Amino acid sequence: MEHTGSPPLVPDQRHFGAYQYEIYLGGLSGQVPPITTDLSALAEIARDRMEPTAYGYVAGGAGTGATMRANRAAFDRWRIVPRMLRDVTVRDLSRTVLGTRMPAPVLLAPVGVLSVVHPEGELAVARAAASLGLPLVHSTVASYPMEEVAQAAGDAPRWYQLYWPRDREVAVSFLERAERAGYEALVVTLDTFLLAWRTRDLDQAYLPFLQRVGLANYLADPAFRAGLAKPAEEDPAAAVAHWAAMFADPSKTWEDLPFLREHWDGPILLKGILHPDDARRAVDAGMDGVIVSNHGGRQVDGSIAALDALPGVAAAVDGRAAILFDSGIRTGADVVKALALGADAVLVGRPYVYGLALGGEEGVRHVLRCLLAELDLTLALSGHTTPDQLTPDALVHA
Ligand SMILES: Cc1cc2nc3c(=O)[nH]c(=O)nc-3n(C[C@H](O)[C@H](O)[C@H](O)COP(=O)(O)O)c2cc1C
Ligand SMILES: CC(C)CC(=O)C(=O)O
Repeated sequence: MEHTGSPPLVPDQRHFGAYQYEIYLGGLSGQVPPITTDLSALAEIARDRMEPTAYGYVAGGAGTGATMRANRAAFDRWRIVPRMLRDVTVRDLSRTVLGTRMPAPVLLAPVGVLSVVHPEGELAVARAAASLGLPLVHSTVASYPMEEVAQAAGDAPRWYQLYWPRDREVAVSFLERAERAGYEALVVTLDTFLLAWRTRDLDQAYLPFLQRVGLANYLADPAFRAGLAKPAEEDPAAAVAHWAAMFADPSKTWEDLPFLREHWDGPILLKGILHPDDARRAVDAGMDGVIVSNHGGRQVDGSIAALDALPGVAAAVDGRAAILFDSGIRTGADVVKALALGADAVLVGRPYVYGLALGGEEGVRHVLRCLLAELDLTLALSGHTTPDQLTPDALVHA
């Protein structure tokens, strides 16, 4: 057919926003997306389709849920101020954070026990993330061991999240295994050395770990197994009790950080930083990055919204370390706001978990593609072609 010179119906496929046209074109043959494109509505849809215990665990927060609400309210208070006539035809969302190149500044937050949501759990998530080239952060309390998840991720980038166990041998073993399995950066979660008062789980008397979900990394670990009086297969209850006793250590202080450096060669990020002084301390201690996060509102009820903490942390870090952000990201516009306020990249949590619950690997991919498409379109429509162009000037505080 002769080229007529008319513009292509589907814009440049390299742009994430093209997912929008893929969906519209599907409509010509009567297809609609299997899952909503409104990621803020996913929780409500998932509630009707998930086991009540699993839904309560994923959706729940600490106490009254005030921190979860604050996370969302903080995003609503910032508004984007679009700029016009800036030629945004060609856009590049890619970014390199601590040596890891990502096609957009978005990672999958570490989320444990995903087999309570879908039997393929973290394996399905790893495949979906890898198909888009997005980095996955593998949780210590995942339902599949880190080696199997690494295999599912293939060549795609992956980071490892450590729940720093009381038992030094197990900690060393986890770090050695993660390095061997090709995890590039270490995320050390500081805010969950105790489980918060989680009323939804308490009301259902439900904790997945007591049913041995989430222990895969431990049960596959020689150092953990060596600490058991009897093999876990013979005495599962004792294995759970042993896990509960050593899972985390509330006595840890800043003085313990050199241990991490001793046993990990790559970049190290501290997750759960909310106070500028803690951010400064992390940098002074030689950490490579901080993750501004209140654990999705799951730990301290009445905590500062993570987004409200971001500008103070960004000022304290002052370019000396990477700044990542999570807690409350639901849309592409949210990503734009977090980047403008100083994040180098963001992590998304519950939305991809609902995608997994509603559609397995394909559901996770759909959720991530929606997020990336909306990010690309919002970036362009507000007058930017790269994440680097986003500064606090792109926003007003309403
Ligand atoms: C079901 C669930 C399990 C989680 N498990 C972990 C975990 O194992 N390790 C960790 O560091 N954070 C964990 N998180 C916290 C996430 O990494 C992230 O901080 C949070 O989900 C971000 O908030 P969002 O869900 O609003 O996006 C978990 C969150 C959820 C919802
Ligand atoms: C409490 C942990 C074991 C898992 C977690 O991080 C979470 O449920 O938020």
